[in-house]
Amino acid sequence: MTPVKVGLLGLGTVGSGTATVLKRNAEEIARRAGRGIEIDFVSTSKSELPSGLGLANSRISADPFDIVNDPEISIVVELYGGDEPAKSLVLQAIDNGKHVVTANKALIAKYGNEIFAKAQEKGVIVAFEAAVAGGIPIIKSLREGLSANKINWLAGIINGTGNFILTEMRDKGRDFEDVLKEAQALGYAEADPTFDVEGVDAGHKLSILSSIAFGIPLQFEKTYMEGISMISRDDVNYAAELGYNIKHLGIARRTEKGIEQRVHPTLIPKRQLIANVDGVMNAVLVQGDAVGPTLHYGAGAGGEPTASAVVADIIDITRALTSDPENRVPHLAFQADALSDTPILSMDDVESAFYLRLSALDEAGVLANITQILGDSSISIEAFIQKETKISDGKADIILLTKLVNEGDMNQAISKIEALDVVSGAVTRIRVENLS
Ligand SMILES: NC(=O)C1=CN([C@@H]2O[C@H](COP(=O)(O)OP(=O)(O)OC[C@H]3O[C@@H](n4cnc5c(N)ncnc54)[C@H](O)[C@@H]3O)[C@@H](O)[C@H]2O)C=CC1
Ligand SMILES: N[C@@H](CC=O)C(=O)O
Ligand code: NA
Repeated sequence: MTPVKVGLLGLGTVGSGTATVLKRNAEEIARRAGRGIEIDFVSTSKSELPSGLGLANSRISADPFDIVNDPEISIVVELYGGDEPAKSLVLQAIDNGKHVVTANKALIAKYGNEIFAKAQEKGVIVAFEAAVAGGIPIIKSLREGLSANKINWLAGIINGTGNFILTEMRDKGRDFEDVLKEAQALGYAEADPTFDVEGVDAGHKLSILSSIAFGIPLQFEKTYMEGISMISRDDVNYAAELGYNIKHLGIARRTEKGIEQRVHPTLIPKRQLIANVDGVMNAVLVQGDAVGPTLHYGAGAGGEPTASAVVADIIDITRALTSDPENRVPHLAFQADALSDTPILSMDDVESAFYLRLSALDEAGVLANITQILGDSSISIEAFIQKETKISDGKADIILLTKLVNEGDMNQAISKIEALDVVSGAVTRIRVENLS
C-alpha cells in the first residue's frame, strides 16, 4: 500500500520532534498503522529543510495554503500555534476533506466547537491529543478507556512550564524569571510565555478536558484562571511547614448546581501522589464513578514527548481512513447532538478551603479582630501559624488555613481583614484541595 501523505505546518520544537519520531520509528509505526506514513510537504520560509529529520524528499512551500490545498495530502498536521493563520488553515484543510492533527490547545479551546462541527459535516477527523498534557494520552483515556464512567471530577497539573518553575523555585531557590528563561530555551514555553505563567494555557487545556469529561460544548471563556506569578517563596515554605505542596491545578468538577471549571495555584497535602509531580512532568487525576481514582502521569511539554501524541494521532487517523465516519469516536467523546447545557459555575458558587497569609502589626487584639471577622462569616479555622515579628517594621506574618468556605463569603471576609488598620497590604489567598 502507498504511504499516507502528511503535510506539516511548523517545524519548531514539536514539528521537529514529530519528524524525528516518524523517521526513527518508521518501521514499527508502519506495522502498527498498516502502511507507511510520509511527511510529503512542509511549510517553511527557508530554501531547504534541516538535515537529519528524514525530510530529504519532502516538498516545501513558503505558503501554507499550498499544503492544505494539495490534493496529494491526506493529513494536515498543524504545529504553528496561535489563532491565525492556524484557524483558517485548519478550516480550509477540513473543507478540502483532509484530516487534521493539531497540538494547538488555544485553537481547540476557542474555536473547537466550530472546527468539530465542520469536521463532522465533512466526515473528517480533527485529532488533538498533543493539545492537553503533552505526551500523556489523557484525551484517549477519557474518550475511550474511561467511557463507561460518569466522571465526577478531574484535577491536573497541566502546564509543564509552570510546574518546572515552581519546582525549581522550591528545590533550588532559583528566581522565577531565571527558570522561565530556561523553560523557554528547553522549548517548553508558549510563544507568549505569559500564557504559561498566568494560567491561560492551563485554562485552554482544562476547558478541553472538561468538555470531554462531562459532554458539554467547549467554554474556554467561562474558565476561571489564576497563574503562578503571585506565588512567593514564603508561601511555598509556609505551605511546606503545614504539610502541603503548592501546585498549579486545573480542576473540573460536576456539582448539583453546575460545573466548576477553574485553574489556580492550590495547596495539596504532601502525602498525595499528585503533590509530588515535579519539573516538566504533568499528571491528571480523574475520578470516575466505576473505576474510582485514576492518575495519568508523563511529560507535559518538550519536542519528542509531545510528538509522541502527535504521531499517535496520525497513526489513529491512518487506521481510521477506511472506517465509516458515523462510527468513529466523537471529537468531544459524546455524540455531537448529545452534548448537555449544564452551566459552568461562577467562582462565587465554588467551595474550597483557603490558605491565607497576611502581614500585621504585632499588637494585642489583632488576632481577635481577624478571627471575629472570619467567625461572623461562619468561616472556621483549621490551622494557624504566627511567625516571629520582624524588627525592621514590627510586623509578623500570620498564616491561616480555613475549613471549606464559599468563595464569595471568603472574598468578603478578606476585604474586611484588609481594611483593618493593623493589617498591611493585601491578604494572599490560595485555595486548598484534598482531592478526594
Ligand atoms: N513545545 C511544547 O512542549 C508543546 C507545544 N504545544 C503546542 O504545539 C504548537 C507548536 O509549538 P512549538 O513547536 O513549541 O512552537 P515553535 O515556536 O517551536 O514552532 C512553531 C513553528 O511554526 C512556525 N510558524 C508559526 N506561525 C507561522 C506562520 N504564520 N507562518 C510560517 N511559520 C509559522 C514558526 O516559525 C516555528 O518554526 C503550539 O500550538 C503549542 O502550544 C503543545 C504541547 C507541548
Ligand atoms: N507551554 C506548554 C506546552 C505544552 O502544552 C506547557 O508548558 O505545558
Ligand atoms: Na496528551
